[in-house]
Amino acid sequence: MALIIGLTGGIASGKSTVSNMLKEKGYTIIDADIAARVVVEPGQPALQKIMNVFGPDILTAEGTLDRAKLGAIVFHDEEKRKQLNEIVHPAVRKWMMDQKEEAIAAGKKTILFDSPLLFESNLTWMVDKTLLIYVDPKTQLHRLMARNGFTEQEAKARIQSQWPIDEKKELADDVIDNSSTLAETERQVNEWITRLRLES
Ligand SMILES: CC(C)(COP(=O)(O)OP(=O)(O)OC[C@H]1O[C@@H](n2cnc3c(N)ncnc32)[C@H](O)[C@@H]1O)[C@@H](O)C(=O)NCCC(=O)NCCS
Ligand SMILES: Nc1ncnc2c1ncn2[C@@H]1O[C@H](COP(=O)(O)OP(=O)(O)OP(=O)(O)O)[C@@H](O)[C@H]1O
Repeated sequence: MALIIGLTGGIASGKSTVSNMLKEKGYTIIDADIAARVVVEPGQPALQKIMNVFGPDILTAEGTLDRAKLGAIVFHDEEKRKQLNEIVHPAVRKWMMDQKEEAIAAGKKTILFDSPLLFESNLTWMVDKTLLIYVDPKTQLHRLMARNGFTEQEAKARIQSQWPIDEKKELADDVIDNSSTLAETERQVNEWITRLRLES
């Protein structure tokens, strides 16, 4: 029996950073952000549905989704974000479940879903346990602005489109605090692996 763990957090809290540490140790990560890109590739039904709602201008000249343009709309408009989620999320869930079945068939013992919206989207039924990658809100804002080159207003719009990370902290089974150095985070990751006796 494989153990399925939901790895979640807030935007720029360090989910990819911790996922990469776990990947290097041989664990299997299934990434919802990657799923959300695959399911809107040209020719996919979700892309056509996005065009129907947001208009043909939401595509680039090459016919791919203009992510910057769509982001500028949906992170400032809750209704539009809900419409986008309703199109993309079912396809994301299916892609992740298919990947999970493949990993189980390959004999993997621990499978992590890296999913920023695990709590918001009520997806905890898909996992046996949850791990929250926490960052204090001030550091989160600074890291998001630095990584994406966002203004404070743009970064706050994205952070506010998710549940507050302090609320998620209360809901998670385990928490890794990524507010400090990468070395300190790796120490907590190792401790967590040992405590749960995770096999890859
Ligand atoms: C709006 C889009 C085009 C912006 O693309 P962009 O390349 O700028 O961002 P990217 O996809 O890499 O997401 C970065 C982070 O933003 C946050 N985020 C993305 N979508 C959402 C959303 N619908 N609600 C809240 N936060 C979100 C997550 O923390 C994610 O890790 C894209 O995020 C998207 O299609 N979102 C809808 C699908 C979705 O919910 N993805 C999240 C995982 S299922
Ligand atoms: N402990 C740390 N110290 C310094 N910088 C860090 C640390 N952890 C992460 N970062 C940086 O913070 C930014 C956000 O981290 P990361 O991309 O891992 O977050 P994420 O939760 O995966 O983000 P998203 O929700 O957008 O997918 C990145 O630029 C990363 O290099």
